[in-house]
Amino acid sequence: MKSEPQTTSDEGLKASSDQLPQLALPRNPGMDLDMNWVRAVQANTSAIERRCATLSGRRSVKKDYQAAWLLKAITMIDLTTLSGDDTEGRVRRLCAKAAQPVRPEIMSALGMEPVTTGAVCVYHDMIETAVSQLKALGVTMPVAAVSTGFPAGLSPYHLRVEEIRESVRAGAEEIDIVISRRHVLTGNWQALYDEMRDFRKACGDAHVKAILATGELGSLRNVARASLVCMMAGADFIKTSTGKESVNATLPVSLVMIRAIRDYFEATGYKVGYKPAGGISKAKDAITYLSLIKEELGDDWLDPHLFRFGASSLLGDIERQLEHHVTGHYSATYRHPMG
Ligand SMILES: O=C[C@H](O)COP(=O)(O)O
Repeated sequence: MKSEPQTTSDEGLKASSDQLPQLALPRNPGMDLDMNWVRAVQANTSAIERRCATLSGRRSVKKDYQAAWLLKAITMIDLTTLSGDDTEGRVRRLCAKAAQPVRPEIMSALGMEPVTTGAVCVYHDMIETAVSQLKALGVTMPVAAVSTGFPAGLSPYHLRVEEIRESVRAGAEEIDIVISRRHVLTGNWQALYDEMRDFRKACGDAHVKAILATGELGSLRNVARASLVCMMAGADFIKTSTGKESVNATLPVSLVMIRAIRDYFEATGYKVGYKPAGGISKAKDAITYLSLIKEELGDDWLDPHLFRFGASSLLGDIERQLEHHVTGHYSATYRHPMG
């Protein structure tokens, strides 16, 4: 296991951005619940906080390297709308933004080929609208649906499983499930494992992201153990938050989760993806997350197959920073609407 962080230079980031592999990944099949491993997992809060402090004080990536990294970040956004007042019109506009996330004149000035976001993420009722709009736009991009009684995950169990099946039938290729927090809080790891197994099975070929709702799990050790149990049960991704908890994605939680991913990979050979979500709205924060992933997991994880940001407004700030990069001026936020 790596114990020391590697240094992050601008050049290193640029080089890896140019050389990112397109991965054909074997899916994590999961494994039997190994309670000895789960019980052995600890989290040293002060060491985690010290490590995270090294990230915030670091010189940020500059100029062309920064633009390259921001474009890379865009390709890893699950562009999200999860509001009670979502409408088909808003979702269609979101899809248009996902298909063309940066205005063409900015892309031309950067000399870059067009990119798209990694996916769009919506509630079940909006899946068909998103699928048909992306198809109409001629864009191949997965639609992710939040599921299993998102965000609390407290609807009847059989309905949570059925909701997954309905969303897959409606065209979702990625399903973001929420776990039962009480299983973690009461240490009922078998129940968490069984639930995650059922959810994974109901997904079929659709990939499943396990939302841990880390702000409600009580401790970093619980976050580490829940991460591991969900991976043992076959999660394709582990995701921090619904975006609806009072505390959502943080760097300490991210460090714990990505080290769990690293341990799982070292033990099984399977690469599980990571999705920080909720409250990530600034371009500089996106770069901090990507630096953390590069240093802790390596370049393979800097790919939409293995890393996503769950974010509703991050793209607007990234586009604004890219415009500043090419024009030298900041535009008003309203010039970068999402939906
Ligand atoms: O999964 C995505 C989150 O719900 C988005 O949260 P956000 O609106 O704070 O970016």
